[in-house]
Amino acid sequence: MEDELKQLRQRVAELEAQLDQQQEANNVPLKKVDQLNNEEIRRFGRQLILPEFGPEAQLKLRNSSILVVGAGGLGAPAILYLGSGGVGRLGIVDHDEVDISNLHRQVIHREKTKGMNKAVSAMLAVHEIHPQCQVTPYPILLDSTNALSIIKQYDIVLDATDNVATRYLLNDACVLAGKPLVSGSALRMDGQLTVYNHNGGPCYRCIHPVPPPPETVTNCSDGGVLGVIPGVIGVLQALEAIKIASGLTENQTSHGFLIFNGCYSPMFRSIKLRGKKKECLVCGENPKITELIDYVEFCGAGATDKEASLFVLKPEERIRVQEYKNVLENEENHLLLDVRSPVQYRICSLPNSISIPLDKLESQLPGLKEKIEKQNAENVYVVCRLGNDSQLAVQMLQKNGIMNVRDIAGGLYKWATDIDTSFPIY
Ligand SMILES: Nc1ncnc2c1ncn2[C@@H]1O[C@H](COP(=O)(O)OP(=O)(O)OP(=O)(O)O)[C@@H](O)[C@H]1O
Ligand SMILES: [Zn+2]
Repeated sequence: MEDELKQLRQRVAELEAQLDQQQEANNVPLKKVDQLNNEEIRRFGRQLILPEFGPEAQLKLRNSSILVVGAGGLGAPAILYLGSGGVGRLGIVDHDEVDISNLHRQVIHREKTKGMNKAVSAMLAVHEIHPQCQVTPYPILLDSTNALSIIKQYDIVLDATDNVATRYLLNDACVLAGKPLVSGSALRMDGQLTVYNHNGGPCYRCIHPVPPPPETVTNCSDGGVLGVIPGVIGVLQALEAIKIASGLTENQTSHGFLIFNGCYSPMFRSIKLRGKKKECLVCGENPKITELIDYVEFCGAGATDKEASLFVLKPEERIRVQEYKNVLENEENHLLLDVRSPVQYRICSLPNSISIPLDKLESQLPGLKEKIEKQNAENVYVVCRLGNDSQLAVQMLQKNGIMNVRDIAGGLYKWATDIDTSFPIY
């Protein structure tokens, strides 16, 4: 086994060196051409015979470079279509690694690339389809220190990220660098699509001058998302980028905002976007923002703290999962209150827990108090998925006179990782 390990380590080192070389080779400006070669004519034949597209548009696409920020739910389909459709150079930025829970929607990744950086995994997928597409992966977190120097190397930018700080960062960087920004978002059953900073149209700040309060922002990991929803929006982002790159939007003066809901009919609605705002801080007549700012401070939340832990309770108001295991083993007379949503409770729950979602807790207090009294429970323990909502629930119960209450730190996730590995994680 030791020999085998040694060989494997050597192979990993070789592959890493190869990848480094490949990345270096890819990190050069796109070499433009003045005509399509025979291989390209054959490969893109179905697009070439389109009267509204033709060889001229395909050649423009071939000579264009597009940066996709985020190789997740939106980026995955967008990158697949851009890479296979004939874009000359693709840049892919993502700091995160492929996780099994990504695969239902981030269709560019594979089980075998689990744990790999997403930008690199996406590059491998594009090269399997169209090896001539020049792909540069950036396995980094895009922020104020690196955004402009990367964006300047590309003609068009796709925002396929999932957080407000990166949205403002990309907007300001695209305005400062003079690049169109194809922006998409998707959550639950809903999606949105807009092209900013293109053909004299508004930028993201013109429409959204102030960021939403961080506590009102939900991401896919908290709110859920049906896999095909970002698929639809990501594909439309690719379409918008292809239209811009191939010159199909040159004379387009009106700017739309597309709203998509996968549940209702009609699924698509388009709203005409307001024009550029004269007083916009970044693209207006007297811009105040002339260089990138601190977007984490501006938005009150960063790109990576989507599952940030809350610390609102004192340590003595919490118990560790190990302590709760002892509670069970000692058959302590207690009540376990699960404050997750009903749908999450239906996925999995601990035995003998009672389910009252956090947002129903206040209205169901009398019933809960009655239960505690009837059972003569010594303690109430509150559990949720990660140990954030459970703290809010404890605070609320304390305020309403229930004092023998503590939460289980780290929630069911910690239970599954530290105590019972057969318990599901979602
Ligand atoms: N500033 C940034 N720099 C680089 N990549 C970013 C940045 N902000 C977001 N991303 C990437 O954008 C992608 C967004 O994908 P998606 O919305 O599907 O979320 P996710 O983080 O993969 O999934 P989940 O929320 O389910 O864990 C992620 O892969 C994330 O790492
Ligand atoms: Zn603006």
